[in-house]
This record gives sequence, C-alpha cells and structure tokens, in this order.
Amino acid sequence: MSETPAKVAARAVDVSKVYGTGDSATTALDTVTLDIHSGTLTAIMGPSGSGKSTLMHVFAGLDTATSGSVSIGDTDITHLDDDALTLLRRRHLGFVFQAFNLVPTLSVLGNVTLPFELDGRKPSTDELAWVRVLLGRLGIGMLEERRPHELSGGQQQRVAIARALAMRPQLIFADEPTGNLDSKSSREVLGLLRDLTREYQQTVVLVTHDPVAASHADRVIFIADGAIAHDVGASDAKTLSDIILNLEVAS
Ligand SMILES: Nc1ncnc2c1ncn2[C@@H]1O[C@H](COP(=O)(O)OP(=O)(O)OP(=O)(O)O)[C@@H](O)[C@H]1O
Repeated sequence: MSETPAKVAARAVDVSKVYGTGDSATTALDTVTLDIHSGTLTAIMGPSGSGKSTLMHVFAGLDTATSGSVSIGDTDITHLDDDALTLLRRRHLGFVFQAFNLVPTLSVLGNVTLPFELDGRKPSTDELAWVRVLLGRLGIGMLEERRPHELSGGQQQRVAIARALAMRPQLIFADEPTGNLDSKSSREVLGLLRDLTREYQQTVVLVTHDPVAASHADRVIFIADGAIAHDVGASDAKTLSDIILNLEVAS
C-alpha cells in the first residue's frame, strides 16, 4: 500500500538570503529547500547566527529571499507586495513570541479576538464560540476578563497561543516561546502546542535553541551556517538525542 504524501503547509525552494554586499556580505541562508508538513510541529534548531530567524522571517514574508521561492499553502509569496503580505500574515499566519506581546490595556478576551479586529470585523458567533473552546482547552477560560498584568507568564503565553490560533491560521510560528518561562510552565506550554497540532490539525513551526523544547516536536530541522545540516523525525529518537548531545557539546 502506498503512503499518502503529506500535505505541505509551507515550502521553500532553493532559498538564499544574503545581507549586505561586497566584503561585508553575510550569507544567512544558503539554497535551503524545505517542506513544512501540515498538522505537524516542526522545530528549527541551530546555534546562534545559524539562520533560524532569517528562515522564519522569509517563510512569514517579513523578509524577502535574495533568490529562490517561498509558498504558504498554494500561494507563492515570493513576489507579493507589502500589502498582500500583510493581509496574508493577518489571515493565514499566527505568531507566538518569547515576549508574549499582549496588549496591556485589553482583557484576555480582547487580546485573543484582536486578530479579527485587525481584520476590520467582529468575530462571528461561531468564531467566538471557537475562541472560548480554545480558552477552555488552554486552561484560561475563567480568566477572560483579566488584563495581562494580572496573569502569570505561563498564563500570558497561553493567551498568546489562543490569539495565534483564533483565526485558525494555515501556519503558526512560535519563536522561542518558552524563553521567558520557568521549566514547569515551559513543559506545559510546549505540551499544549504539540497537543493542539494533533487535536486541531494545526501546523506549528517552533524556532528554538532549547533541545528540551525541540524534543516535543514531530520533526527537528537543524540549521548550521545557513543550510540544513540534519532533518530528523521524532521516530528517529536515537539520532535526535545524539545530534542534540553533539550540539550541546559544541555550544
Ligand atoms: N539585518 C541583518 N543585517 C545583516 N546581517 C544580518 C541581519 N540579520 C541577520 N544577519 C546575519 O545573518 C546570520 C543569521 O542570522 P539569524 O538571526 O537568522 O540567526 P539565528 O540562528 O536566528 O540566531 P539567534 O539564535 O542568535 O537568534 C547571522 O550571521 C547574522 O549576523
């Protein structure tokens, strides 16, 4: 029986990114080709300066590739203008950052429904019901009316995750999402990210230095000097732990 090919949520083909020119030129990405499979949690790991953020920015249309092409779902974003990219990010991508980036004057519910407001509309009854399912699933349902400063770091990051999922985006980028959390909250937040990918077929790309964070992923891409050095699935746990061990020794 042949295997069904995985659906592709995002694709980079021969993507290079060079910052600067002449002697000061830095090749941040060097002909990277990568498919991100739908409904999976993919971690991107690598030493400082290896190109992780650049790869994420190019995938999210926050930065343009010097050469190569990038698509999100069926949309080739390589040559989209800024307005089209802004719209694509707003409607089809979600972001979770280390610094939570919640709006301090808005309640939890106000923060989570912000993507709809930014899209110039109110959430529909169904969308509001979905937001409440998410808040409940993330264990913050009873905190709806609180402001961010009345929440713990772990609770704030759960709000940021709910906000990223609110519009059911095609792809969520989580950039060091546990960088500001203690180890217990980190484990909980990572476990939730992984479970949400399974339960709601969400696609998450997790950018991290942290081998523990990466160990929650279905697949780990290791970047070194702007190129993919290893691409390891969770079923290759042995390989994964060997690579992580080497990475820790090297750093
Ligand atoms: N705007 C820029 N101008 C010039 N060089 C840049 C710029 N942004 C990144 N770089 C360079 O590109 C390379 C890759 O940087 P990038 O930020 O993608 O790495 P990273 O793996 O995300 O690092 P870290 O883990 O420290 O955040 C580095 O050598 C960096 O100095």
